[in-house]
Amino acid sequence: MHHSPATPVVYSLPTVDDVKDALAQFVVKAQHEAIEKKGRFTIALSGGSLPKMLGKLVDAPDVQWDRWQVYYADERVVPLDHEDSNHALCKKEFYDKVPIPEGNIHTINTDYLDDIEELREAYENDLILQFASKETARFPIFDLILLGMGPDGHTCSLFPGHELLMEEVEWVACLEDSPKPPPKRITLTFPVLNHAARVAFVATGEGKKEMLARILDRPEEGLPCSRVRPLVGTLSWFVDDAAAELVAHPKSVWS
Ligand SMILES: O=C1O[C@H](COP(=O)(O)O)[C@@H](O)[C@H](O)[C@H]1O
Repeated sequence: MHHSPATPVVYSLPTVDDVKDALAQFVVKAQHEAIEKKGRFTIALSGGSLPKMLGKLVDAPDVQWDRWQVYYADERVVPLDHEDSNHALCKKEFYDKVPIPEGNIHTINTDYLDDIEELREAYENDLILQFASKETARFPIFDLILLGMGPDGHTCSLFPGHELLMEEVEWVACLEDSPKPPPKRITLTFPVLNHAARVAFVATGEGKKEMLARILDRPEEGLPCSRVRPLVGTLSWFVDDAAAELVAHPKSVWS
C-alpha cells in the first residue's frame, strides 16, 4: 500500500510558554493512545533547545511515567555527565522532575566511548530488543520522536550535505566529523524517523525564522529537517510566532 509522506501540520503559538503548553498536551495524548494500544510509550528525545520545552509535562495529569521507554534521536559520544551530553541535559531539565524509571531511559553504553562503532551497534541492539521483538517492521516504529531544528537546518545529528543523509538501512548511524561540536555522535537515521507514528519538531525564537521558512516553504532544497516526512505517521511543528514570522505554509490552530 503506497502512502504519501505526511504533510507538516504547523501549530504557531504566540509565546514559548504557549508552545510548551501545546507540546505537553500533544505528548500526553500520544502516550495515552500508545499505552492503550500496546501498554508502553516509546519516545525519542533530542537535546539542544528541546528538553527545556518539556517543562509543562512535569505537572501534567494522568501521565503513566512507568510505561515510558525513552531513547535519544541523537546523542553525543561523551560521558553521560558531560556538559555536551544530551542525556545530561534531559536529566537536568526533565528526568530529575518526573518519575520515569531509570531502567526505562536508554542511554549510550559509555563502556564504548573509545569505539564508536561498538557504541553504535550496542545502541541499535537496544532498539532491536525493544522493537523487533514486538514488531515485524524492518524499522522501529516509535510512538513519538521529538526533534529540534538547528540553525543550519540539521536535525538529530543529520547535517546538511553529510553522507549520513543517504543512510537507508541502519537504524542508528555514527559520525566523527560533526560540523557542530562535539564531533563524535550517534543519530537515528531518516528511515527510523520516517517510520515513526508521530514526529514533532519544536522550534522557537526569531533566530530560527529564516531557516524555518526555508524548511517548510522550500522542501526541495533538501535540508535535513525537510527530509523528515513520516510515511504513515503524522508530522507536527510546534513553533512560536517569532519563529514562524516568515513562513508561508498554512498554520493550524492548536486547540
Ligand atoms: O546538536 C544538536 O542540535 C539539534 C538542534 O538543537 P537546537 O538547540 O538548535 O534545537 C538538537 O535537536 C540535537 O539533539 C543536538 O544533538
